[in-house]
Order: sequence, then C-alpha cells, then structure tokens
Amino acid sequence: MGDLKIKKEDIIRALSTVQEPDLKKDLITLNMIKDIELGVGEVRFTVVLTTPACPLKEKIRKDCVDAIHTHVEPDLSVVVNMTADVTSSRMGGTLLPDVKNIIAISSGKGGVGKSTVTANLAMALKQSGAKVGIIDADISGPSIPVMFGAEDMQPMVHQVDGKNMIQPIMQYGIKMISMGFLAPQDNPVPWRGPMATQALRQFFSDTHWGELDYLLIDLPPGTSDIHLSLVQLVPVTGAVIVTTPQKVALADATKGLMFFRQSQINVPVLGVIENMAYFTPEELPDNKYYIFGKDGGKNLATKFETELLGEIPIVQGIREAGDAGRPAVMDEGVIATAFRESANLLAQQVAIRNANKAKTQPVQVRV
Ligand SMILES: Nc1ncnc2c1ncn2[C@@H]1O[C@H](COP(=O)(O)OP(=O)(O)OP(=O)(O)O)[C@@H](O)[C@H]1O
Repeated sequence: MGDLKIKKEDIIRALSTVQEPDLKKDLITLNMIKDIELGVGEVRFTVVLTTPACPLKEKIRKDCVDAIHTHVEPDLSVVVNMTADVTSSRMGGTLLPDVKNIIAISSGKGGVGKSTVTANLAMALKQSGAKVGIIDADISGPSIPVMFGAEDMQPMVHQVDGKNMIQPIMQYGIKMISMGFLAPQDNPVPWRGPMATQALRQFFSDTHWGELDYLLIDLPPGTSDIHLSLVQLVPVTGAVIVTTPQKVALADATKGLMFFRQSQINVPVLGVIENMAYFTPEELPDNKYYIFGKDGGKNLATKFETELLGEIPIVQGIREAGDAGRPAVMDEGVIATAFRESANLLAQQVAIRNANKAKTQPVQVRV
C-alpha cells in the first residue's frame, strides 16, 4: 500500500523538472520514466536511458532523487532503477532493419590505429551492456580477426527463413565479420573494387546479424570504393575520424572528414579520436610525452565543429593486447578508462543525433 498522500502524478510532476542534460528536454516529455511504484515511505521507478554507455547516468539519477525530495517529500526513500533502450537512427531501409545504429570508423592515413580504436570502442560499448557488431571492411589489411584472437575461425552458413545466411563470428560477446575470414591472411586475394563492394554487400544482406544497438564498420584508410558503397548500401548513423597528432595524419584526416561532409554523401561526423596522442609509461600514467605533437585532434575537431571523442595515449599494452587477440579495454587501467570515456562520448553523440533527427514527438508516460 502506498502513502495515501503521495500520488503517481506528484512523482511525474517532480520528474518533469529533471532535464536530460544532452537532449535538453525533461525526462517525462522524453518518455524516459516507467514503472513508477509507490510503497510505504518509498517510491521506485525506472529511468530508460538512450544508451547504457550514458556518461551522465549518475547525474540523472541524483537529479531525480533531488527533484522528488524537493517537490514531493524530503524523507521519501527513492529507488531509481537505470536501464537503457538504445535509440535508433533508422527511418526505414530494407537492409539490417534490426540494427539501430551503423557507425563508420574512418582514418585518412593508414596505421594510425583505426582498427585498434574500432576493437576497443566495440568492446567498451559491449561492456556497458549494448549489443555490438563489427564489420571489418578494411580489405587492404583486415586486422579485426587478429585483434580478437579469431583469425582461425570460419563463419558458418545457416538457413534463416529458407535463405542461406552467413553467421557472424561471436567473440567476447561481439558479433563480427571480416574480409580476413574470406581470404587467407598469408595468401591475400588481390581485391578489385567491384569484388570488395560485392563482399560488403554480402556482409549486409547475407549475414544474420539479428538485433544490434551499434554496428561499427572498420573502413580502409583514405577514401575508396568501399566508402562510397557503404553510404549507398545502408543509412550510416555517423562517422568517427581516427587520427594521430602529426601534421601528415591530420591533413589526411581532414580529407577523410570532408568526404563524409560532401552534400551527396551527407553523413554526420560524430567526432574525432586522437590516437597515439602522447606516450605514457604504463607504470607512470601521469607522465605524458607529446612525441607526435600536441592538440592536433582537438584543433581538428574545433575547426570542423565536431566533438573530440578522446585522446588515447601510446601505451605498450595496447599493442601487446592487439597482438594477443584481446582488446586492451578488457583489462582495468589507464587504457580501459581512456577507451571507455571515448565509447561513452560516442554513444552520447549518437543519442543526441537520433533525438534531433526524431524531433521528439509528443509522447505518453508509461506508468
Ligand atoms: N594507442 C596505441 N598505443 C600503442 N600501440 C598502438 C596504439 N594504437 C595502435 N597501436 C598499434 O599500432 C599498430 C597499427 O594499429 P592498427 O592496425 O589499429 O592501425 P590501422 O589504422 O587500423 O591500420 P591500417 O591502416 O592497416 O588499417 C598496431 O600494431 C597496434 O597495436
């Protein structure tokens, strides 16, 4: 039995004063509150976040508790259950209808750590509770299988609804498919543009992905047929540009970024990740040596009015983890913190973009 004085409407009124800091609307208007239950001296409810990787989770929880104490009853015990339902960027489209967000990971120059960043972002999103997949579309050097210790695995083909479908490899809870699974690493097939496009198409249309919150596409460096095919085949939620701080890398990153901004491509740039931003000995994480220059990624993000999603240091453990087939973010420490922050910021940008796109319609409160 609830406290007779307090009604669900009072709770709703109080929570309608709590703003979602990114989406700049209140939690009730955004339909983020459900399952309000009143008990004796207690209220329980669920906040449905737009991503489990929400960096503002704790702030939102505290704001809810404060609002109820201020507007309803200062001594009421408030139990906030946080859950997430990742918002989708999809507005139709026949390919991959159950994949909510498709994110292109791109770099201008080769070797800047694009695959390393893809692998660790994917793993960090998975650790937050999201359903994640990776397409390794880097035909020039498919490195995702190695980075996940999956180079000896072969995708199986199963019948789904009477159609032969490729089953993605599942490693550490992430679904993945790679050009590397199709061509033996030590005897690479010389891919031609149309073959690569055909393979990419198969990864979308003939692969059984099921439901995913985020599908990350590890693109080849530069801009290529694969980039064009990607944006033609599926609605891409947005692109992440990976660069190192050197001038040459930044110049190429600028070209990569401009590709997505062209009017005929028109894919939002979600942000820049500066990899190898500085060198840090693992045992002395406060010592930072800016061996390739400082603030290159930050300046690029500022110039093109996009977000800086992270500055990832050069740490020996990142390379070792990649070679050992286990993304570095799986072990606690400075590396995990850096990649998790980037993943949270990326998820935040996706949520903001989806909210702006949907132009929040009037909604009913689920109680
Ligand atoms: N922050 C880092 N610290 C230490 N080593 C790193 C870091 N980022 C990447 N590396 C290492 O640098 C090498 C190149 O990284 P990676 O393969 O991810 O680059 P890439 O941009 O995807 O390359 P490609 O151009 O071949 O696609 C790898 O050996 C990787 O382990």
